[in-house]
Amino acid sequence: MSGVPSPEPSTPDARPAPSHSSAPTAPPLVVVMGVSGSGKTTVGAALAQRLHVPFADADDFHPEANIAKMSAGVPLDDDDRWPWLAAIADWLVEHRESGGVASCSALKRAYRDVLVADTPQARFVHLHGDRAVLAARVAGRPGHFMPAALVDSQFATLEPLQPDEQGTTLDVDQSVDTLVDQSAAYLADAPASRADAGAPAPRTDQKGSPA
Ligand SMILES: Nc1ncnc2c1ncn2[C@@H]1O[C@H](COP(=O)(O)OP(=O)(O)O)[C@@H](O)[C@H]1O
Ligand SMILES: O=C(O)[C@H](O)[C@@H](O)[C@H](O)[C@H](O)COP(=O)(O)O
Repeated sequence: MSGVPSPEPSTPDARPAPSHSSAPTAPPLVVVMGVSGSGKTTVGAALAQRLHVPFADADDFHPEANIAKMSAGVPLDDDDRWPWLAAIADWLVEHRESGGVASCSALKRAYRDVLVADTPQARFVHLHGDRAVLAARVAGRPGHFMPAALVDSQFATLEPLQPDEQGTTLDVDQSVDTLVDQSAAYLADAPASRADAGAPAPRTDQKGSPA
């Protein structure tokens, strides 16, 4: 698909590459983001397994009222999302030493800023793809509360990663293994050192190279 970075070389093992400095390397803290159906849960869980870190799915942090609203075909609004985002931000804080992968739509810049306010070392992996591909995946996903009819509202809300955010964008129209490889390669490219924990991480472009 055009407009999406081409695949990066795969890595056989995504543990952070040895640092050239003497600073210890912190395990990665990652938010896998994207609209409904982009593969956040599938890729996020596989990435966490590859990195040997805990995984959290933001779906599990919704209060009942949010689930009921989405099940009824009504998109969430900001007020529905703020407490939910705060809970996921807390999870990231709790895992800043161990590392972790959280899958969360994180559709707007303001949501992402809340998510990583206290964990600036966190990086985003944006799973991005064609609306038709994602709607088909949501429609074909059994037993999930999210109706395919809400995919359009998710695209309408989505704000892509901005240049000053730490993250990369991947084309979802690839195998899960390839997406995990690409995510791991991105994370290994510029691992955060423990010294960065709790302090602003070096600014990077969206491919993770030092700015
Ligand atoms: N890279 C992929 N290729 C093909 N199917 C995928 C891929 N990633 C996810 N899927 C499938 O698409 C559906 C939506 O994936 P899911 O991980 O639930 O997305 P999200 O958590 O972003 O809503 C699931 O049925 C999943 O098995
Ligand atoms: O509206 C939002 O802020 C998000 O979309 C969020 O609510 C989440 O995406 C849903 O829980 C659907 O779950 P999936 O994204 O896993 O389809």
